[in-house]
Amino acid sequence: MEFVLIALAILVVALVTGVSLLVGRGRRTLRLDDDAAAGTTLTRPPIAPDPTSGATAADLYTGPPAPAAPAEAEPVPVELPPAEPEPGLLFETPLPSAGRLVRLRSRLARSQSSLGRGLLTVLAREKLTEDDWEEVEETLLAADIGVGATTQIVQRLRTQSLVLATASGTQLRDLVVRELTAVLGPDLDRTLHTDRHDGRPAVVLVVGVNGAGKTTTVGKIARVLVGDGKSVVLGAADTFRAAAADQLETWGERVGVLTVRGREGGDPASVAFEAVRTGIEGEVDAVLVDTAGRLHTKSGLMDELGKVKRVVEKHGPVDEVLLVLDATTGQNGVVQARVFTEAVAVTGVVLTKLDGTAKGGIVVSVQRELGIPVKLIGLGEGPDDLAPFEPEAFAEAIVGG
Ligand SMILES: Nc1nc2c(ncn2[C@@H]2O[C@H](COP(=O)(O)OP(=O)(O)OP(=O)(O)O)[C@@H](O)[C@H]2O)c(=O)[nH]1
Repeated sequence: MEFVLIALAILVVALVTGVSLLVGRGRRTLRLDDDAAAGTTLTRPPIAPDPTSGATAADLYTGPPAPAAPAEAEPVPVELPPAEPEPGLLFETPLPSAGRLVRLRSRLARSQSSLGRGLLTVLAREKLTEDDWEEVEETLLAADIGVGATTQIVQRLRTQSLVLATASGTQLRDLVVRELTAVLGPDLDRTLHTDRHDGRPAVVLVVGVNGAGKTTTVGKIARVLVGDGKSVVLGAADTFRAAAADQLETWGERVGVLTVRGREGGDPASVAFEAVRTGIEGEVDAVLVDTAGRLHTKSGLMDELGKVKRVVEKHGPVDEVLLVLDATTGQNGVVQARVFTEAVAVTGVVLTKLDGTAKGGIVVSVQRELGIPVKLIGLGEGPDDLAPFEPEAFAEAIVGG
């Protein structure tokens, strides 16, 4: 009898524990479901841009908002009803990105006149004095190239004094281009990982402080990818500013790309998770996630970013974490950047607003100080003013001629 009572007691304890575990799990699920279901909307542009390039935005329309899968649970499949194109609406078809830097070279006019022309003017003098070399050094430093690279360039030019003395205008120009290219890291791998792989889309997180040009950059990258014939889903994980999601949605709509967004103040990680899930279900090439750049505290922002990345990684590894930096903030930008690199493993830098600064040398110091390649540069506010960074073409553009 005593034995039976003990067995019964054990059974009761086991049952109570099991149920509370289930409820606990249910609550977590409910909380996440609630959060996303309350606000996540899948914004579908009306027509697919290119029905031949994998899944299109219209293919991905899910009708009413799909419940978000909690980070720990199995994803709920997204239903993909047939696309219903609305006649009369056209999407823009951006040009492919190849050769953009050459096309946009005139945007670097400010750097060209201060750095490029500054260097050529001094180096063209008949006999270079110590004062002249100092001027070369000052010109390089004023362009934010940084002390290390400046020293390297000046030393190398000095060893070629004899060549300089007899060089023609063109030879001088070529020499300066060569030396600048050398400090721009011509051998760094700048591949943007935006191709589908292992049966899933590439996932790109875009981070940076507010105002650096994050949202604009996500929109521009989406255009580059669409222009290159790829299918894309956008995730508006900057839930702190409703306007940021609206802005992103507009970028997406223009090229027929779907935007997954959440309600203002919602959980950014949940929106990012949903965006990636939608991209996986829709078999797109790439999912681009815009993140917030503003929070009450710096550590809060970094914790949030870390969380977004961890939650997204439940689907698989993140392929790119792009840090967007405003080139006009100079060395401050580098300091900011370091904080981000400590929070998330940044794989590439996007340097924006290079059209608005004479300090094009910032590319060099950013790369040297962070040890991360600049992969893209922003050269204007126009929708296609974003170019893949190519060291030689950049040096050519800065030197001019
Ligand atoms: N001239 C120039 N302006 C740019 C460039 N990239 C972005 N901008 C402008 O910079 C401003 C800020 O861009 P956003 O994309 O809103 O910046 P954000 O980092 O997303 O800012 P939050 O949404 O506030 O976090 C906008 O006016 C953009 O047009 C660029 O390469 N050149």
